[in-house]
Amino acid sequence: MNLLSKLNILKVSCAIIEMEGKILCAQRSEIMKLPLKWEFPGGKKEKNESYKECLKREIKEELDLEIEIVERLPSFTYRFLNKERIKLIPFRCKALSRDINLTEHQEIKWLGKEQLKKLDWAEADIPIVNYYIQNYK
Ligand SMILES: Nc1nc2c([nH]c(=O)n2[C@H]2C[C@H](O)[C@@H](COP(=O)(O)OP(=O)(O)OP(=O)(O)O)O2)c(=O)[nH]1
Repeated sequence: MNLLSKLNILKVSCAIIEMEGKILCAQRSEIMKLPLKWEFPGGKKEKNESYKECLKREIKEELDLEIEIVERLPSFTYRFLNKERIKLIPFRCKALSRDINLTEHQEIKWLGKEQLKKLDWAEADIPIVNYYIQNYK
């Protein structure tokens, strides 16, 4: 992969937020890209921030929630049909409160690991879901 193609990859931090053995899954709204698909909340990294700073900012914006980041998991790059590529950088996180106010998503569900596969995930998230199922709890 050359430098130019690396620069063109959209970098997206996302949070696997755990509480009492459940994981927070978020459904994109009808008006977002990838409408009604399930994802791990997060968003695009801005130039002057780290992946972790990006994640804390996005989770505050989208869920009105403070998180503690536990560890970074392996990232996966996905190529859409239109050739756009995103690199999803997942982090295991703890929620620092139970209060969540959704500002963008349609719905959230707290699911156990064994229930994760039931959701209609955004394609780019499927390797992360599989990695998590195989390696955690
Ligand atoms: N946050 C997040 N985004 C994901 C996931 N899976 C996945 O394909 N995406 C895509 C959707 C978006 O195109 C992009 C993240 O962008 P974003 O959340 O910052 O912005 P957005 O949906 O408002 O998109 P945009 O209109 O600003 O381009 O990554 C995921 O698990 N979490």
